[in-house]
Amino acid sequence: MLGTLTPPVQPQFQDTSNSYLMSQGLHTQQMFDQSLQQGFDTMGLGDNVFTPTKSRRRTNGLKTGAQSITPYEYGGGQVNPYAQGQSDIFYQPSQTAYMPGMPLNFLNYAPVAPYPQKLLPFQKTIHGFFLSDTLREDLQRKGEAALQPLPHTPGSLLPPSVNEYHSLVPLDMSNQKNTQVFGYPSWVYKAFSSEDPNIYALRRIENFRLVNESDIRVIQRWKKVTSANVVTIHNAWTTTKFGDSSIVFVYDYHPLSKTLAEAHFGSAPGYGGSRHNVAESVLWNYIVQLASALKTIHNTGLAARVIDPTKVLLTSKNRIRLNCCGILDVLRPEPSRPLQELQAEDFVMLGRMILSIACNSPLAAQNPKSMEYIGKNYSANFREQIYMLVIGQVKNIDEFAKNIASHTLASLNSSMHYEDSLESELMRELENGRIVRLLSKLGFINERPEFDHDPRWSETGDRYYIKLFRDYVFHSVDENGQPVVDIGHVMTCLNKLDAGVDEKIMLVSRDSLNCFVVTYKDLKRNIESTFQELTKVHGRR
Ligand SMILES: Nc1ncnc2c1ncn2[C@@H]1O[C@H](COP(=O)(O)OP(=O)(O)OP(=O)(O)O)[C@@H](O)[C@H]1O
Repeated sequence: MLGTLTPPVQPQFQDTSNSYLMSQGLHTQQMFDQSLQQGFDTMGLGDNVFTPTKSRRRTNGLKTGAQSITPYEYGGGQVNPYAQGQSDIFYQPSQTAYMPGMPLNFLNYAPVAPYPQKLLPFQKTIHGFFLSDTLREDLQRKGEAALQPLPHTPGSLLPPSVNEYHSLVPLDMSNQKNTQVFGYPSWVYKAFSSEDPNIYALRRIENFRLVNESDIRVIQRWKKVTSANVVTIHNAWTTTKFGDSSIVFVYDYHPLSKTLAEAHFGSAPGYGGSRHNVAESVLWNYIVQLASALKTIHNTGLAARVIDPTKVLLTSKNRIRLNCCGILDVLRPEPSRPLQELQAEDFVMLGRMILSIACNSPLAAQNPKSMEYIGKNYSANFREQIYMLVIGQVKNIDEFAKNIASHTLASLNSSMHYEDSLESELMRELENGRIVRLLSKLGFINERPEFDHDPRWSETGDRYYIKLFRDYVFHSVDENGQPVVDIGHVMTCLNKLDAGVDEKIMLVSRDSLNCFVVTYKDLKRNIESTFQELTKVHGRR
């Protein structure tokens, strides 16, 4: 019965969740010791043999001894980081997940393929519970870049807002005016919308006067182009807020993206800008992605008209998007030219762009020796496809798609692999999301000064266990009274609590004079009802 003070007892650990160990016919205490030990091993902390020893709990700065009452402590032996357990309590063998007649172990993480290469227990670390470092860093850097404001610059000529967009941040790396692509200088700004929570990229064409209002209507058609390889356009309008007559095109903002020109011809950090040959597989990947963009654009009855290394964005590793679509249709409409002709030009521009990247030179398309260079450094098939594109032999996207089919399959395969690995990362974060909710509840409940004199929180009240459970999870000490900081233990306890398993644990009062045996199930019920009560109190106010 909970709620009564009991003298120290030898706990009866009935870990019904640990069916794997039970199936091996081990005594429950042995099972507990073994799985606990494997938990240490997993974190690279354990010794080979777990020996329950005299525990020492922190009591007002004094260490007191009591017989075998702290279930969570070291065996006192040397820490052996190379100790290898037979199984892993955090990622148990699949037969523990389900056995006929047994309930599912919802406290366990459910790993999703692809699995990382097999690691020895001592190689597993805390990182195994969370997003991989590279992905986390990547996403964090993108988040940071997205939110970064422009440092206050007195005398800045940027307007504080244009239409519903405010807090403009220039994205151009240089302030040189380049009129090569559009015939007008263009500038790009990151901007925050006051109408929705999104961030946009505003492309301003300087000194452009829209003569025919209807020319801008083509943007409505471009808005319908939905492709993973095209930067989505949202709107376009004219403005005088920049001190001239400008036209502004609003696109999706992709933080930390680089143009292919910056990546391959410049010295953009992280993307190379090297003088080495670009791998053929990378170039095929670009071709496949841009062919996919063209397929959507051409099927919508439009032509891209801008395929240039400065107008293709590298938004993450090997992931590209055609930028600035629709601008030339407003700046330089070509109503008299047949659409097929404009679409055929897209293929020539694609060939020239790939040629320039392969030759590491923006001017490669003008150099007659470029094809010779391609012949020497790349496969015959690659050379042939580029040649056909550059001389204008490719007229139709479906015909081109057939020519590059085997490379499309290779790209599809690698992007599906990537999708699988992202899904397994997501699965891990899903579990961690559960844990955060649980931790928040515990945080709301524990150490509330208003309950200081509430009998339910006193040492005879049922809420007292929640307090002791917090100590059990977070405030364990080893036999020398040193804090044990083992997140593996924390995750295991919280997962078991969340699943509300029947397993019993022993909670020891801070003065080590009392201990209580409770199940995670009881604790879960207790925490739930306390939290419900708290939210009701809040609701009444
Ligand atoms: N939609 C977008 N989202 C995020 N960044 C973008 C976006 N569009 C452009 N950028 C970034 O803005 C910078 C300038 O882009 P821009 O297209 O003007 O390239 P550029 O090399 O300066 O071309 P130009 O010489 O024609 O001005 C680049 O670093 C590019 O990555």
